[in-house]
Amino acid sequence: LTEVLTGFNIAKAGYSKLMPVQKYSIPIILAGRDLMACAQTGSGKTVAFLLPVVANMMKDGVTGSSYKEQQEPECIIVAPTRELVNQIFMEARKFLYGTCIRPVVIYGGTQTDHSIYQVMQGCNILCATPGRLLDIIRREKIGLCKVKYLVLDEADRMLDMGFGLDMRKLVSYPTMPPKDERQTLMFSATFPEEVQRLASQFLKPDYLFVVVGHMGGACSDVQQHILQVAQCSKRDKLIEVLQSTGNLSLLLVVFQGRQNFLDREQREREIALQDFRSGKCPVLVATSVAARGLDIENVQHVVNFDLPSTIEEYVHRIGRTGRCGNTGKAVSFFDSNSDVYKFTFLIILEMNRKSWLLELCLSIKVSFAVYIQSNATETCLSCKCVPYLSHASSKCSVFLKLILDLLGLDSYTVSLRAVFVLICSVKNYSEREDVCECTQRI
Ligand SMILES: Nc1ncnc2c1ncn2[C@@H]1O[C@H](COP(=O)(O)OP(=O)(O)OP(=O)(O)O)[C@@H](O)[C@H]1O
Repeated sequence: LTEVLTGFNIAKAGYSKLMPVQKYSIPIILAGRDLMACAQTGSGKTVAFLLPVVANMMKDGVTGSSYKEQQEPECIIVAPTRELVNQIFMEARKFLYGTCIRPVVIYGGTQTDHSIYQVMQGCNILCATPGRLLDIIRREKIGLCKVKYLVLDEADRMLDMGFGLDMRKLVSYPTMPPKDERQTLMFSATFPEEVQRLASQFLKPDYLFVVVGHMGGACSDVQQHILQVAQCSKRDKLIEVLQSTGNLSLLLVVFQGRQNFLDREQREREIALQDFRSGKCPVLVATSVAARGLDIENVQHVVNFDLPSTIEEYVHRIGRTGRCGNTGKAVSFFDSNSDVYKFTFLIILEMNRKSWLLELCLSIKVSFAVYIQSNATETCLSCKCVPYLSHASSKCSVFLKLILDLLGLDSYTVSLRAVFVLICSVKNYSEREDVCECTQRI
């Protein structure tokens, strides 16, 4: 490892020691094993795959590639967004400085001719978004027969419905070496179980799965807050948050909709990101898609203007801050009218992962059921929920506290109604969802 560390411009990149995910992944990759690695956002996963791949290529005596109509790279790295592949490419360039290995980046939204020109100049490591990659392969500018390393960054996103089909196409190209003849590496901060099952189809049967820290968990260096804000007041609240942010920090606002950063022309996207990185424009508005993987120094705040729809999305969004040992703050706006089910959904998703929590929830449900039965005569005529609400209230707060602890939330302003709906939505208890206005009295 020392040899690897000194040999590849590590010091120039400013890295004096390995981060945990790097410490565990690098020897596995150097040993030629397939790998699925899960570590929290901002923990240095890019270096964890770049460094050993480059080291192996050097050890194998890779020859620098020169101008050719069709290039045959030894390594292909795919990631979901243009900004992210570019970021990986820039990191690769740092390590490759002074070596004969030539990295190239290609992505949609730019002239295809420009990508072809870049590729034809020589290409050992290709960083690409899936659409542009398949396009260039179809045009026979990239041959796959020499691919020894296939890396999927943000692998859970690369295998989900959006990109999964493209990934299948890529690995089933007749010229693509089969999985036992290439090394496949997958990295992400989140790996839902269904994606883990899918991923194993791409990896050799003896692949290793490295999990650093709490599997799929939010970054522990991010202080998380949930603020109850009515939809109509979100704008004012955002201004308040902006005003409370120091001059030197950058703030990322994440929306659920589509009108944002992503709808701009590629050139405008690059300028917006550059202005944000440099601090010229200290606020960037983006969607979850754009927020994944971006590594920008000094982002101290993330505001979830709208709640995300999945725990994974939440983890990636807030992971734009608190990177690489720094601390950060994430504020999520929660509208108790429109977001109540979404929040419940998020918590239930998390519960499904933690069977003990589900059991706890079910036991609370049982105690509710017993209580209702023994107090049947006292039930409210309209919705039958009033008599046990005060009892429910204390259970709810204990329960809410547990869930928030589990999610790592330090402080919160969450409507108890959300929790009540949550408890009512647990299997076999859905009939209590009609809690109506009585819940206001909790
Ligand atoms: N060994 C190291 N020492 C110091 N800094 C490092 C080291 N390795 C990586 N970094 C820095 O840590 C930051 C985060 O790294 P990176 O973007 O790879 O995180 P990540 O785990 O891929 O995050 P995400 O899951 O959000 O994509 C980068 O700025 C990178 O330059």
